[in-house]
Amino acid sequence: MAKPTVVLLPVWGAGHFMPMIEAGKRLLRGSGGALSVTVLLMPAPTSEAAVAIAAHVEREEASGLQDITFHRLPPVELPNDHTGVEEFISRIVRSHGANVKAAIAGLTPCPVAALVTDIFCTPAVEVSREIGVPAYVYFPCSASMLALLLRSPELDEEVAVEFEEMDGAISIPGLPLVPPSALPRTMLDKKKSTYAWFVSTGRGYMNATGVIVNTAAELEQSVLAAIADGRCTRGIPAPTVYPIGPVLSFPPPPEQPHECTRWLDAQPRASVLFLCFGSKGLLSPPKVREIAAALERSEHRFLWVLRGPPKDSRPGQRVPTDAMLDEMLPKGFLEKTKGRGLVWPTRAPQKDILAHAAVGGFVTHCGWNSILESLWFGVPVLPWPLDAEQHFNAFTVVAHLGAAVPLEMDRRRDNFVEAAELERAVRSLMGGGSDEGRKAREKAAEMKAACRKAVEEGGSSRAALQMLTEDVVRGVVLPEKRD
Ligand SMILES: COc1cc(-c2[o+]c3cc(O)cc([O-])c3cc2O[C@@H]2O[C@H](CO)[C@H](O)[C@H](O)[C@H]2O)cc(OC)c1O
Ligand SMILES: O=c1ccn([C@@H]2O[C@H](COP(=O)(O)OP(=O)(O)O)[C@@H](O)[C@H]2O)c(=O)[nH]1
Repeated sequence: MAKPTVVLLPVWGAGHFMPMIEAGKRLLRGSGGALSVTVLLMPAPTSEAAVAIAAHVEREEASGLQDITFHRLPPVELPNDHTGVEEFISRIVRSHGANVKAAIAGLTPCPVAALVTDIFCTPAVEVSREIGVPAYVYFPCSASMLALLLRSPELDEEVAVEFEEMDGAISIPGLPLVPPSALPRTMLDKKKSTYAWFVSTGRGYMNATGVIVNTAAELEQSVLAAIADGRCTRGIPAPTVYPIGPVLSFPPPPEQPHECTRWLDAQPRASVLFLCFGSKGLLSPPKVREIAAALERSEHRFLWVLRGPPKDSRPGQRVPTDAMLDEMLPKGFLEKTKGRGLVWPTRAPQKDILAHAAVGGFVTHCGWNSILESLWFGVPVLPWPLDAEQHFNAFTVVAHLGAAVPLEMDRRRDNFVEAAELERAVRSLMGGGSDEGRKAREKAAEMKAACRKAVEEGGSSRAALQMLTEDVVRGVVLPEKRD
């Protein structure tokens, strides 16, 4: 009989697709040949994402890895009246329902052991139920974020007003009290349909067999315990959570060292501040001016990835362009900082940069992958969240993990940060003698050790992966459907 296959249905974003494929490969290796993996590829809605994914798939196919096959789903009509990225992606996934069923039916006689979907793919959990296949969610964000999602239906009932108008803070078991200002953007306007999406996603996860989370038990122990005890879900047992991370994929090194890493080679140890705002991060002209002023005044070395405005600004379709530095930066900035600073106008090899000994601090938009990558290399963080769940990630890395120096920002002014505040935080992070900077650096070093221990032989993430593999092979029975 053909090997049972695990079907992956990844979303096309870089921070979603690559880690999910990497998780699938770990599952494959962990099963010792008992399983195969089938990846269902939804056509990406932007040409940039389509190119990045095609290149990644080509690399995987060329690597000769046995037992992983890619299956391309036909295109569906894209929504054009959506109110947010969550709705955009969920509607696309819903439109693929019949394609997913047909693809799975076409896999016979190969038994389907499980369907693994992304955070945005709860409609696929319903498909799984219809065809009687165990459904797992691959959650590319933190366990803290998972706790918030699971608790959101209850929070919705507890807090009648908008969260920003409530008295006090929000209690998420296992976490310090959460100020409403740290909530994901989606939760801040209850009138919008994306808020309903958020709450119904929290509810929908209760119908999954398990949730695979890109975190390590050592990083988020208390919140993982709270989820496991049902404290985030009104005492009702939540699906089993498998913290198998950090799941980071490292592509083969380039034949020639990248210009950014060559520049870093000439800088002293831990002297460079790295600034990068993710695969979609865009900075408005006022923010660019404040950063430039802060970098100029702080006198620290820096490597700044600065991207240009997207051609299409609809939610879910924003892709940054290469920056025209002369137009975007204040006059004279490049000359004044020559020698101690490099501004890079296109995508940079972030992981190689964070791995470099010259990097001493990271100003990040707080995408969860960026936080994990920073911790993996022991680089302390200066959080400057911009969108989605990034404010909540910033809260997690400051208040819960402690590996960051907080940065004061005005969320009502499009996450504006004053140059003087950035300069203060940069000095503190990079070794200005402040206690908060020293603590963040110590914590980042601790987290580096914890992350690496977790994925070693005998580590907690290896054990979680082993448990997941066994549960998938055994074919865990679906829980009773809850509405
Ligand atoms: C896939 O393309 C995009 C994803 C997001 C996005 O939006 C989002 C909204 C929420 O209400 C809660 C979330 O958890 C969430 C997450 C999310 O995806 C990104 O996940 C990454 C982890 O892999 C990373 O943490 C990023 O920072 C998240 O943004 C948003 C988006 O555009 C704004 C996308 O195009
Ligand atoms: O110039 C860039 C910008 C981003 N990334 C990578 O893209 C991913 C971004 O994922 P994250 O979850 O941090 O944020 P998102 O881009 O999804 O908002 C991470 O692996 C980064 O290393 C990169 O390599 N170079």
